[in-house]
Amino acid sequence: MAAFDVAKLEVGNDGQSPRRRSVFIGHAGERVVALRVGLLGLGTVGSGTAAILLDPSQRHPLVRELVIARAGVRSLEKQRSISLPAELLTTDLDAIVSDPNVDIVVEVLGGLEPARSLILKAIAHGKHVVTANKAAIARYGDEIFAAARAAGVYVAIEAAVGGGIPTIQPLKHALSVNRIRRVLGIVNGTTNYILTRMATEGADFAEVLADAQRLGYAEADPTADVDGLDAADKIAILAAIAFSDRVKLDDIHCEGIRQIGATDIGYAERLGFAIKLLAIAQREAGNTNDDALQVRVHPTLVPREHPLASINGVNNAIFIEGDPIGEVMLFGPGAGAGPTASAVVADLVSLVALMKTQPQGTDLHGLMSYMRQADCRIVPITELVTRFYARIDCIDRPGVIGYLGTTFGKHDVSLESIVQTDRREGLAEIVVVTHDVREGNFRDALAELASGAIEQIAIPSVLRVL
Ligand SMILES: NC(=O)C1=CN([C@@H]2O[C@H](COP(=O)(O)OP(=O)(O)OC[C@H]3O[C@@H](n4cnc5c(N)ncnc54)[C@H](OP(=O)(O)O)[C@@H]3O)[C@@H](O)[C@H]2O)C=CC1
Ligand SMILES: N[C@@H](CC=O)C(=O)O
Ligand code: NA
Repeated sequence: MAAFDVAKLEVGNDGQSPRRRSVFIGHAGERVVALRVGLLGLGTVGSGTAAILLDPSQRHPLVRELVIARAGVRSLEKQRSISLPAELLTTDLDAIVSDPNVDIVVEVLGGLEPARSLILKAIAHGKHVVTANKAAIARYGDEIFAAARAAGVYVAIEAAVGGGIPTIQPLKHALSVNRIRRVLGIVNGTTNYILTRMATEGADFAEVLADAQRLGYAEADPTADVDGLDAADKIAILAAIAFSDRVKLDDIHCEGIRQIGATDIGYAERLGFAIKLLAIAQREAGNTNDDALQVRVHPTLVPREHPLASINGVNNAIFIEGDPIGEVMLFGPGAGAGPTASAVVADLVSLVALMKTQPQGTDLHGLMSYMRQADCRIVPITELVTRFYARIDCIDRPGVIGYLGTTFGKHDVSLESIVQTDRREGLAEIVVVTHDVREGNFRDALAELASGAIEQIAIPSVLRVL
């Protein structure tokens, strides 16, 4: 049921700027002050957003004050899960961002272009923007937020990280007085869904990925999910907010989940771990240079007793360690139409509330806007100190475990456990878990082992341990 019969709207202006408030005539003839939303995209998230806006009953009263003025799509013929009056749909996205009858633009197109240019154009036309586009924000956030500051408008991004889970606002507001030490989490729903089903059902990677696409979790190009790039975009955004630093995407060490198979999932389970794709941003321990951060994305063995080990399916969780608060975990659905739309509309409602109370021309609200940030130094992955798991195949003969131990020891790598778990076709499969070691040393040890100088050794799998 639509909040307003858009075709009969008597669109007016109550004397203030058109982007401040417009007066509509509701179904019962009542005079309703409302803001007009221009939707860019009516796919998974756009349709979910429209569904909430068209059905405001029992939600926050401010949802009633938002009307869909236009919706931009690629194809006018496509069947959609929601029905909007045909005259609202257009393929001319430029016309939406420059339309004086649009107050707020919601960008849910995805991709870098034309999303970036349309966001900037909307800002230049004095419109607030809500976006779920972490790829664009992680790359062009500086440019976009600078333009928004100059134009005196907001760009709100709650949907960009953690789907429906409130992540951006808690970090910007409720947790912001803490000195943050570490933000780590599961921030990609598609890969968590895949890993969960591989672990619980022994499901096939390609088959589960196809399900994630069908359910609307995956990006248009799912390599962004599978190769960890989507998680890298999200941790860049979270780190920028948590540490008030600008994080260069290219400096983030990023590994995806393609190499994870049933063998490693099985060993991890036997050793008491779950394998999760973690995104981690952390202040360098003991580093006197305040700017130094570790920011990385990789599959990780998470001890079964850690709260992140039990986050399954499309759910995401962001675990934050701060002083003085201690540990906080934000948990919930990280992708999908409804959850992501919940975050988009929450941003819209915050904007309505601000626009109703904040006189035009006053400074932007500090909790909804973004300040200019300094670049931070990202510590090279070789400097990381962590535990490792490695699966090693070698000729099964006496002394081979001693050789492995000696070679690791030579590179200052101390082993927590070394077990020969299987023997196949004359080859021993040996799994080692290290104590905390410097990654560079561990890699040097692996290189020496794999060089074949003394033993025929293959190392099919190396994973970090939380
Ligand atoms: N899906 C999810 O669970 C989540 C997605 N996001 C983000 O939300 C954004 C949207 O994702 P999602 O809804 O899944 O994407 P979809 O591919 O489902 O939808 C994209 C929409 O944008 C339209 N569109 C795309 N490019 C153009 C163009 N050049 N001109 C006109 N219309 C265009 C498409 O039109 P048409 O329908 O005609 O093809 C479609 O309606 C992305 O940035 C994504 O990263 C964030 C959190 C979760
Ligand atoms: N493709 C993303 C969608 C949400 O950001 C994911 O799987 O998490
Ligand atoms: Na969110």
